[in-house]
Amino acid sequence: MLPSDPSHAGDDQDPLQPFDRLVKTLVEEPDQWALFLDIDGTLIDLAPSPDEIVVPQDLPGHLSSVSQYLGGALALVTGRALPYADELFQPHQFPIAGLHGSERRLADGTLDCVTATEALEEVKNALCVAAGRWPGILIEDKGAAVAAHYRQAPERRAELEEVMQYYLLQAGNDFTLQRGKMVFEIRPARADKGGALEAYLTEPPFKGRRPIAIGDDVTDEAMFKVVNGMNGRSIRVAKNSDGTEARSVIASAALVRDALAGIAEQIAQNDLSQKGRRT
Ligand SMILES: O=P(O)(O)OC[C@H]1O[C@H](O[C@H]2O[C@H](CO)[C@@H](O)[C@H](O)[C@H]2O)[C@H](O)[C@@H](O)[C@@H]1O
Repeated sequence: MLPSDPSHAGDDQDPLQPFDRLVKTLVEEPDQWALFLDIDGTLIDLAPSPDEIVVPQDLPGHLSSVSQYLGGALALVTGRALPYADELFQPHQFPIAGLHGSERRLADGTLDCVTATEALEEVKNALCVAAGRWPGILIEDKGAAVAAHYRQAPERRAELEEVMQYYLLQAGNDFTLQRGKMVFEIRPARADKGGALEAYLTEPPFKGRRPIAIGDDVTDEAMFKVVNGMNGRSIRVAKNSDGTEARSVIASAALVRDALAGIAEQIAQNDLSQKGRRT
């Protein structure tokens, strides 16, 4: 058991910590589970700005091993736009729900995407001009969505929220305001992460499996609600279980990566021993 894995809040019936339980479950029952992973703050450590994140070298390969072991039943569910998320894990490609569930690539490669509306393009332009007057506010163009980050100017939070509420009205009824870690986003309202997870579970290879969702932010709560209602496992990356529907917590993105590495290692060992038995 890792000493830095501090809590199993809400998971009282199971004596194992979430880290150990996750590894054991996926290694022993790969046909029964589907894994849904958020990216920022869950797989990758948070950074001062969206483009400063660092993808640990081993992570794409570990995700790929785990995905193959689960028969492809691993999807990334992120607030990032799909092409950006794809680039992070090259050369591997996974089913991805982007823009908080508004767009999806299915396991068979089928795309269900949204395009930016004219009204949203006008909003993006206006926000970029306005941001020129707000030192520290960073506008992220995500295609069919736009984010305004205040990590470098936390004192502007309230003012920025008001401005984003205003621009949400300009964008129109098809959009909603998504709150996140030091960010407000105007994104398509057509689905959330919970809806994306539900949709995957109606399709192969996810269909018939129980979901495990891991995330770190408000937007991931929609996944946790769905997962809890399906006898799945919800895990929030956090120091404690305050303000989350997740049934357990894991302390850091580094521990999530450790769990994936641990699973990948056991898969590799099993492969070797099976090969050894065959020869
Ligand atoms: O659903 P996720 O995969 O967690 O994506 C949520 C948002 O993540 C990014 O913003 C967050 O991470 C940045 C890099 O660490 C950080 O600087 C920012 O403060 C965070 O809010 C991304 O830029 C957004 O587009 C995603 O929606």
